[in-house]
Amino acid sequence: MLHAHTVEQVRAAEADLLARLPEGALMQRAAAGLAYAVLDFLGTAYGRRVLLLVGSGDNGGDALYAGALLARRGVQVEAWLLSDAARAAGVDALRAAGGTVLASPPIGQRPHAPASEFRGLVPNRATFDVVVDGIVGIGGRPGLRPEATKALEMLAGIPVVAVDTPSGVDVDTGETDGPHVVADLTVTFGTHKTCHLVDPAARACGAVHLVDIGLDLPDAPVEALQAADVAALLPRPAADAHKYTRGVVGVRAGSATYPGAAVLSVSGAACGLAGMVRYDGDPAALDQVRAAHPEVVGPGRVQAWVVGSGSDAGAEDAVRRSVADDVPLLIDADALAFADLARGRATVLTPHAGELARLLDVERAQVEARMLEHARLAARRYDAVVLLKGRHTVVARPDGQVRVTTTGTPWLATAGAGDVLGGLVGALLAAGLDPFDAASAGSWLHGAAATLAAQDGPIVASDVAAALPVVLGSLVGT
Ligand SMILES: NC(=O)C1=CN([C@@H]2O[C@H](COP(=O)(O)OP(=O)(O)OC[C@H]3O[C@@H](n4cnc5c(N)ncnc54)[C@H](O)[C@@H]3O)[C@@H](O)[C@H]2O)[C@@H](O)CC1
Ligand SMILES: [K+]
Repeated sequence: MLHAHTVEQVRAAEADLLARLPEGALMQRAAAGLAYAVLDFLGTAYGRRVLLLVGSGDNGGDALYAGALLARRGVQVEAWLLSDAARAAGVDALRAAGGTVLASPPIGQRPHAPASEFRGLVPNRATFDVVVDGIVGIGGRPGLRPEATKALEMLAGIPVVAVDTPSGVDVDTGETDGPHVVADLTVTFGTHKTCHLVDPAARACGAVHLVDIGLDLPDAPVEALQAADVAALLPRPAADAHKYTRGVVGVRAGSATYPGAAVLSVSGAACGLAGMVRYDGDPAALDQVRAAHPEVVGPGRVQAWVVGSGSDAGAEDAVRRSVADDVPLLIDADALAFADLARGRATVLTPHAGELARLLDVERAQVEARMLEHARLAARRYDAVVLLKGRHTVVARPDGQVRVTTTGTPWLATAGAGDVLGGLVGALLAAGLDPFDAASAGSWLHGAAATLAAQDGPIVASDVAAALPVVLGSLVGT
């Protein structure tokens, strides 16, 4: 499991460790990890040129000490101090190692002047191989001051390695309300933070590299399943299993207008994780479902229902009939408008940002800007697990616990992919997983299958379903 802790949790763990370590030891651990990650990024030390952007706090301190280590390894290191209060001991260490401090351009006096006016004041900017963002870390308020914004504009196009977090993002929420760094690599310490997982901030991190500094941390409110976690959650048939003990998943989705939604939902449900799939949707789609999945049977008792896209009237009726069965429910697409009817049942809701906006009566842009807040709000309000689809899908439980999906590919943004996901999560519910595990594991598998399928080029939704057996095979063998 990958864990993302809050700033408050990190601070407490850090205080605990600081009390037991010699002064400066923790920062040296962070700086060493950062320096090695930068070296790795550069490929080689000799002939390379690195610019440190240094703020007033310990984040800048990490950058300066890492800069000193890099300078000792032969990298040409220059520091641009964005604050008069930059850590003096760090500056001394950098100088002692052969690094230099740039005379900072006088941006503070004319913060609104265009970056081009200052560009000539940073010597040979084009020859920097990497900019290290040590402006702010977990102590920063969201947004950047004009000096930092201008510095970044002047250095545009040069790869950026962020120290701990890309400066300017909101560390605990993953929001990006103001200007912020967009990094190619983020080197973080002790544990991940929310901004490394939750979009839009996660998009600004680039690749994320975690350096262990020995923090002793409590449970994290935000986490991300890894392959081994999903493997451990997957249902496996008992030696004496029969199809009913493995769980039966029922699908109520699709319509005469959208028979494909029925076929795709069933293709997710028929991933092999449940013992049987029943189709009880619009009869107009039945022939196509049967043609694609001859193993599918008609209405009857199930251990979980998937209620997805259909005509409006059909969706309400499908939710009502499914709720009456008192089994776990997955509610998607048109049926989300009737999510209220499922209160008191074990329920997973799978909206995209627009659908969640309608559920909460807010603007779609608000949901996209504050995914964590809105997924948690809906989970609490509907007393359901809410799976908010996105590049990094957010799965929230009513008590606020969150899992973020980091598998997937932009190719997954394709019509019908959500239908496959709904069926897959429904199969996991029928097999007995609780809604939070079913939703987060299903989302992980869906993303992994899409990534696998997209290795051969662009994909459509049915390719995702077709790739599921290979992904599942690689996990059940472990
Ligand atoms: N907490 C930990 O466990 C560890 C922290 N370390 C480093 O220490 C960092 C935290 O250091 P600090 O607490 O000193 O905080 P930061 O270095 O993140 O920044 C705080 C300073 O920046 C100023 N500031 C706040 N918002 C700003 C903004 N938007 N623009 C410009 N300046 C702003 C504040 O006045 C304050 O002086 C971590 O991110 C990490 O890099 C590491 O050295 C190792 C361990
Ligand atoms: K930073």
